[in-house]
Amino acid sequence: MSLLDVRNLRVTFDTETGPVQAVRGVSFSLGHERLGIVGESGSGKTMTGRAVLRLIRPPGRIEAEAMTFDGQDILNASERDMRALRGKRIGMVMQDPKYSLNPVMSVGRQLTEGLRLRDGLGRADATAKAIAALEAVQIRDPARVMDAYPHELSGGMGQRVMIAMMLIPEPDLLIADEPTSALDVTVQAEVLSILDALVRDRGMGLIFISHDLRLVARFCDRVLVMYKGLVVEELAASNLLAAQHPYTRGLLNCLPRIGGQRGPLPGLDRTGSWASEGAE
Ligand SMILES: Nc1ncnc2c1ncn2[C@@H]1O[C@H](COP(=O)(O)OP(=O)(O)OP(=O)(O)O)[C@@H](O)[C@H]1O
Repeated sequence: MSLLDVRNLRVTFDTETGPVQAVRGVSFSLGHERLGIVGESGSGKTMTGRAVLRLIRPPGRIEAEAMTFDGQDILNASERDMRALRGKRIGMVMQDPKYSLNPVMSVGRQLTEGLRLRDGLGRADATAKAIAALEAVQIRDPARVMDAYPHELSGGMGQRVMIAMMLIPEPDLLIADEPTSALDVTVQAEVLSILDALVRDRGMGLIFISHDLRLVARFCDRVLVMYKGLVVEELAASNLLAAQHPYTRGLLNCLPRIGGQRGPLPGLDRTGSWASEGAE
C-alpha cells in the first residue's frame, strides 16, 4: 500500500482580480521512497507540499478527488486530526528556517518541547534526545546551539536545526522544501545521507522539492516535473538528465555547466502544446 495518495489536487487563491490556480490537478502516489518535485519558480511545488499538510492559508483553498496518508483521509480530516499528524507522522522542512523556528524561544526549548509535552519525557531525557538529533545533523557544539536563539544562527545552521527538529518525532513522511539550499556542499551531502538512511532503514517516505535537477537526479528515486501547477512529466530520477520532454529539457538547458561556454542563460521555450495544457 502506498503511504500517500493524492488525486487531482487543486490549490486556488481567490484574489481581487479573480482566482489564481497555483496547483491545477496534480496526482501522485508515494511509497517508502524519495520523490523529487522539480520545476521553475512559481510552478506549484511548494503549494503541493503544503497542501498535503493542509497548510494553505486563506484566501487559498484546497480541492481534490482524494488525499490519503497511510489509509487515512487527510482531505476531509478535522483540523484536530491534522494537528496530530503534523510534525509527528508528517514533517515538513521549509526553505527558510526563519519561518519555521520560533524567534523568541531558544533552540533547546523548541527541540525539547514536543518531547516533553507530546511524549511525556522528563527534562534530562528530552535534552539528551535533542542533543543527539543535533549531532545527527553534524552540529559539533550542540550545547551552545541548544542555548541559542534562531537569530543567532547562520542560515545553514538554522536549516540543520530545523531538520533535526523534524526528525526527532521520527516521521513516516517528510516533505522537504529546498532543505539543503542554504548549506555548503559538504553539509549538504551529510544531510542528504541522513535523509537517505531514514528512507532506507526506517521506511520513511520523502518528498524532496528542489530547483537542483542534478541533485534530484542523483538523490531521488522518482521525479515529478511541474509547470504552471501541472505535472508535465513523471519519470525515474535516473532518467531525469536524459529527459526528452521539451519543458524538462528547457530546465536542463538552464543549468549552468562547469567549464561550459559563458553566455546569456537560455530562456525556456514555451511554444510546445504542453505549454498551453490546461491553461485558462
Ligand atoms: N497568497 C497568494 N495569492 C495568490 N497567489 C499565490 C499566493 N501564494 C502563492 N500563489 C501562487 O502560487 C503559485 C505557486 O507557488 P509555489 O510557491 O508553489 O511555487 P514554487 O514552484 O514552489 O516556486 P519556488 O520554486 O519559487 O518556491 C505561484 O505562481 C504564486 O503566484
